[in-house]
Amino acid sequence: MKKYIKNNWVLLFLTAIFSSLTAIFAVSVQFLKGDVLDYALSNNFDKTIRYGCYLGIFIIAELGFYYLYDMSRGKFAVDSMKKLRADYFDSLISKDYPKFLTKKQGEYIAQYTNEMEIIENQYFGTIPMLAEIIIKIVIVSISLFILEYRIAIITLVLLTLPLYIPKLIEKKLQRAQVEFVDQFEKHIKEITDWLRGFEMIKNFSIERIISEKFRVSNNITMEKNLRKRQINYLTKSISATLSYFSHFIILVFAAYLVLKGDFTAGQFFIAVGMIDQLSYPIISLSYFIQDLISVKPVNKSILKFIDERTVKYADVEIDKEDFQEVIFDDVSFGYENQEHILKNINMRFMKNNQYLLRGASGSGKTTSMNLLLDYYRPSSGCVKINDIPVNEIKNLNDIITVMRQDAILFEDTLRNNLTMYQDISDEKLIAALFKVGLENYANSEKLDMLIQENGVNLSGGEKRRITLARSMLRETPILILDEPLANLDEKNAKSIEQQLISIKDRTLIIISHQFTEMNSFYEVYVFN
Ligand SMILES: Nc1ncnc2c1ncn2[C@@H]1O[C@H](COP(=O)(O)OP(=O)(O)OP(=O)(O)O)[C@@H](O)[C@H]1O
Repeated sequence: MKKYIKNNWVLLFLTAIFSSLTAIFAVSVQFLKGDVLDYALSNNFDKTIRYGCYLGIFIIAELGFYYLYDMSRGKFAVDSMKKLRADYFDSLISKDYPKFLTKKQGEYIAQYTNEMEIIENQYFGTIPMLAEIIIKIVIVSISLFILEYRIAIITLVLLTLPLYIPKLIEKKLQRAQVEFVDQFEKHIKEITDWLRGFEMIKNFSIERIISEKFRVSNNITMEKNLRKRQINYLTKSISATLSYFSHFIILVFAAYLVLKGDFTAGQFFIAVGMIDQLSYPIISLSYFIQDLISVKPVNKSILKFIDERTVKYADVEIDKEDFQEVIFDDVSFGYENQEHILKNINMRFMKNNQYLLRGASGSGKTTSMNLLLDYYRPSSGCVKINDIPVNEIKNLNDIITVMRQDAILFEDTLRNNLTMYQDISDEKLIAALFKVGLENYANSEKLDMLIQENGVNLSGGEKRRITLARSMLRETPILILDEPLANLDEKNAKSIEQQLISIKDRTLIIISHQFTEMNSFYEVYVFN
């Protein structure tokens, strides 16, 4: 996290300056209060008034600098978080797909919301306050030494006792924080799952069951939250008790100095003010140390995520024009700790030919294409493009376009959903829409139409055809289409089948149960 602090050192420096000025004026206010009291007791009217005016001016200055301190510490926390959030998202977006799949959406959302909030409050929010109170402690302590060295020593010894409490329960604090964060991630993961299945919950009338599941998950999460808070409150009250106790002893000693005649009433008044000035920062110091200790594992997990780069030792780049063939050479594969789904598969996909993958559901057609995309490594055999193993190819995504069974659309215009933010002319987009039978949308006006979240303002078949047009517009040498005819009526399915078969300028790999014209394919691979 030091990097984020360094990036905003100017703001942190300003925070330190403003808090120093606040502390200097706060201490001066205490001295002025004592002076006003002493002049009043000695019936010196003029000086009482004059010092009373100084007191007013110094209080205004203290408040003014405190306001500036608040402004700069707020900006420091916000700017640091802005950069941390940006780094988090950059890291997330740069992960490769298999790495991305190791976490669920809910976990990412929980990291981005809950964990970021913890870091903002307990780290970037705390650092400037820590600086402020350390500065204040130093300035007030020096002033206290100037006033009376014995009071200063006793105060510093006694008031710093609460600082050791958080350190003593460091492990407990961190464990409670980690348990809460993990449980929160799990909770959000479940909620995102239910939100995704909202229609099904309604349709199957399982609201009560889901509510019960929610209650259980929410209770566990809140109990972890409570546990974390309880540890915090316990240490806070031990610290506060110690602090009040110390305060009492110091006051008794100050009163003793007055009785002995070593202190005037005004000096006693100043000392009480100073000790008040010191006890709040010292109690806060113990709270802040507590925050910094408990936030450590959260910082660590976010930084680990940010720094974790997918190390792919791929250094071969294949030019789109140079693509010749894909070879599955005796490939076997099973998902982690599971039986082999693919056993000794041999397939060959040559430049500009059309292939069909058929076979029973669950026979591994999609999995074989995931091996080609290098999402997983075969347990034996090799998948190669132009005789180069796919895991050694750097620009695999420039060579292969894949259209999945689920039609993924962004909440954006139809144009952007087709171009995927690339520069493609409207004429090309309109031609692609015609090809997939979306004549109603094939005009410039409709390209500006807003597609709502998940394409809810479109029919299933329309969504499918938009993603198909999008895939065809991306001119890569290999195009993989997983069930391109799903959700289409007979007439549209027939016409799109014809359109696809007529594609001769790239290698087409279609996974489908619906294609009728087998003879049009160069080869049909059947999975068992
Ligand atoms: N990420 C995964 N982790 C574990 N098992 C998986 C994973 N993805 C798929 N499987 C399993 O692998 C098998 C093959 O799945 P795959 O999706 O490749 O089949 P498919 O032939 O494409 O089926 P369909 O025609 O129904 O789409 C299935 O039994 C499935 O449960």
